[in-house]
Amino acid sequence: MYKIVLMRHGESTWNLANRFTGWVDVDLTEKGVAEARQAGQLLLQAGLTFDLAYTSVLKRAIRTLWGTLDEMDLMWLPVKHHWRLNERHYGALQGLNKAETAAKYGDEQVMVWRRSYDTPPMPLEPNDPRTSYADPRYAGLKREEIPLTECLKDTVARVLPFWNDEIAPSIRSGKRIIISAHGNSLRALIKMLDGISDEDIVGLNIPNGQPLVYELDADLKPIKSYYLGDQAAIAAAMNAVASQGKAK
Ligand SMILES: O=C(O)[C@@H](CO)OP(=O)(O)O
Repeated sequence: MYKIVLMRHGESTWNLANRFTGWVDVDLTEKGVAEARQAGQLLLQAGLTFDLAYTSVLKRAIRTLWGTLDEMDLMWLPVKHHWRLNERHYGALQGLNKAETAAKYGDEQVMVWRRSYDTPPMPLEPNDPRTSYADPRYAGLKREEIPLTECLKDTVARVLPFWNDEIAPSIRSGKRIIISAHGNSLRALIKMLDGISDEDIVGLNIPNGQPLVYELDADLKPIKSYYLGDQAAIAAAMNAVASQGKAK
């Protein structure tokens, strides 16, 4: 049996401001930093430790990992950063307030943009200065690999190769791993791990900064999964994420 830990980053400045974030590289709030440390405490209490960590190339996930590993006295741990673990690209919605967008376009339309499996938000124009084309962290990518928008299906398509080629072989080799990533890149992974349908994935929301343990069998199929920590607070946090796209 293998045990892995998935964790969404702690609260970011744009989570607090309720803005669509995607590939914009915003930092954690003080609360987010505290959540990262609290996650480290929970992992210690659960008797978990790691040999290797994975994260995205976005600082909210990286700094969360730092806080958690620092709390566990594991700052020496090897860390692999990869753009394939980035948040889903939110296209032209990036930067907009979610409730204001719902007031303008309706709660249902925002729900489709946020959670439908295969309807992406409006893309950025290729000549928009907000694209990631000139960002040095993506210099090794082909232009067509750099998204202008993504639906969850697109995110699944770019997360899974990294799982199959990098993460799964590490787990099979016996490495105990933690993945610090994002709401929608983790929804992509969880959809694959738990075999969740395109319809049911709409209802899955991931709270900030809460370690999610997966126990996997020899074929890396989940035996069980559970959040560490206060279950009522976690359920409330998941509902709060679900409600972020409502006008009121
Ligand atoms: O804005 C985003 O990038 C994500 C995660 O914060 O939001 P949502 O939950 O609306 O997909």
